Amino acid sequence: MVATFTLIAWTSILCFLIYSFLQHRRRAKSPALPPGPRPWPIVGNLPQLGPKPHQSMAALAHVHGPLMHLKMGFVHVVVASSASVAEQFLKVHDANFLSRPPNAGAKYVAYNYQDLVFAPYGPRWRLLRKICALHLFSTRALDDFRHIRQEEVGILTRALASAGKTPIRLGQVLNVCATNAIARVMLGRRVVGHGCGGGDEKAEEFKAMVVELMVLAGVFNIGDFIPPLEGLDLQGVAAKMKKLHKRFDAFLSAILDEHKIKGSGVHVDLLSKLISLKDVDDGEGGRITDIEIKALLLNLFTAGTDTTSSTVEWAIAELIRHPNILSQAQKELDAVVGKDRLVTESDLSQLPFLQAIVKENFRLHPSTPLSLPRIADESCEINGYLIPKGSTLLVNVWAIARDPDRWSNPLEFKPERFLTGGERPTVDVKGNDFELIPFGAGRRICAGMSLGIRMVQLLIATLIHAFDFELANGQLVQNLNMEEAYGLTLQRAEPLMVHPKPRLASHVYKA
Ligand code: HEM
Repeated sequence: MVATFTLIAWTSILCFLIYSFLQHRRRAKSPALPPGPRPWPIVGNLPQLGPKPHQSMAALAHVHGPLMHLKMGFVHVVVASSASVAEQFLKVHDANFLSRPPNAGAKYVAYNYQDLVFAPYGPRWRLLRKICALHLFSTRALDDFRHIRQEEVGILTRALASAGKTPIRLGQVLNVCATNAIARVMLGRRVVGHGCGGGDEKAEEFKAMVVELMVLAGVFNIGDFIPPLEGLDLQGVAAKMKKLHKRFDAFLSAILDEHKIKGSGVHVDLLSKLISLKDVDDGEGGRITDIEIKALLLNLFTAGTDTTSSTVEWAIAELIRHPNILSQAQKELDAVVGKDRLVTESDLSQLPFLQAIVKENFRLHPSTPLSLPRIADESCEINGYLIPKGSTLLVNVWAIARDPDRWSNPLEFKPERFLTGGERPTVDVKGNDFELIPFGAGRRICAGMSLGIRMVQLLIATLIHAFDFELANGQLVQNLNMEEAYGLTLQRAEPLMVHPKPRLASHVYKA
């Protein structure tokens, strides 16, 4: 009896020793987490993010390196801050980072992940992405709707020319233009007025709703990172999101109902097409639902408007600060387009200096500085470090595009770096060159990139061709505030207020 007991005891001790040894060997062999700042208990590194997380993370990356680990509450977060690290995540390991992490915005605003931006990678995401690719963003669809974009830019130009002495809040009117250009393609009608002057409450309200969404989506919501605190909603983010969702849903439901009643034999706009697809099997056993339609409209109205308008607002501010560059661009435009008509999309390919300005502006002012987060589907190893399953990936596209190892004088606005003979003549913004990825990269790259590029190019070209700009209220150029504000999209801390001065033949500004 005693002998049996001794045998069992020794066997247990031996098993325990072997188990401990194997565990120790496994730990010794498994790679470490990437370096990063020491986290605080429970909240981790959340208090270190400050009011502009892309800037704080860039500063931390200077100390800890381009592949950095942060602990945000209970969540592992890895931050890519160099082109080569971004390439590892978005090209080499792209298949492992195709979904987005859980977050309050997706749950409360984006119809509980039933949209395109937050849908988990899988059949529903593929279906929504395919619909957009085919009906909105294919070269054919873009060409079919070219006249709509040009008409909306024409309406904007005439509104600016007739503004007289009223100072123009440029971001606002650009937002209206981008919103109506998208609305006409999606719904077959405009949804907001031209936005110049007072009294256009609907335009102001719509832009305010989109900006509020971007600000809320940019908040590092404690409940997303410390799930036991989710219900307490300490920052009030979830409550604000639910309220905002109600306003967006009322707007979208009214549009959907109106379209269903009106009906449409020929599916000239995207919404009619989507409604017609409700009865069609997607080939993988599913049909598109009313909620998915509203969620998709929400994505396109939000992801496609403020990104475009804030990008163009930054560009005009840069050109006001760099009059030599502005006048060189105007010379190019006058030579190609003349002074008797507005720019058209077919002119754009003949404007290399304008295109260089657009790239340089995307470099310094990417509209989503931390891109959109992704989640690691499985644990993996990158540059010898462990990236645990479930980690959130943030790609600091803002920091990457200012990396002094890749760009000379990175803080200077120098479009010529993209011209023949410059330091980066062949770099594009389409996810191929990882030092400049304002639209992200890989399979989950911005769905509206082709439209975004066309709109940004056309708007910048038209504005500087048709107008000279003076700062409003006698503000001096050297005092122009170029600070960034907080949000998922890169807003200006102070909106750009200008007086546009027409510079083309007067008939160009008449309807
Ligand atoms: C200046 C213009 C724009 C910029 C800089 C921009 C940037 C981005 C970025 C960085 C992402 C995340 C990509 C990633 O995860 O790697 C994204 C996603 C997305 N963008 Fe854009 N965007 C712009 C315009 C547009 C437009 C015009 C639309 C549509 C009308 C649009 C629709 C979307 C959608 C639907 C997604 C989610 C794609 C997915 O998850 O599969 N964007 N955008």
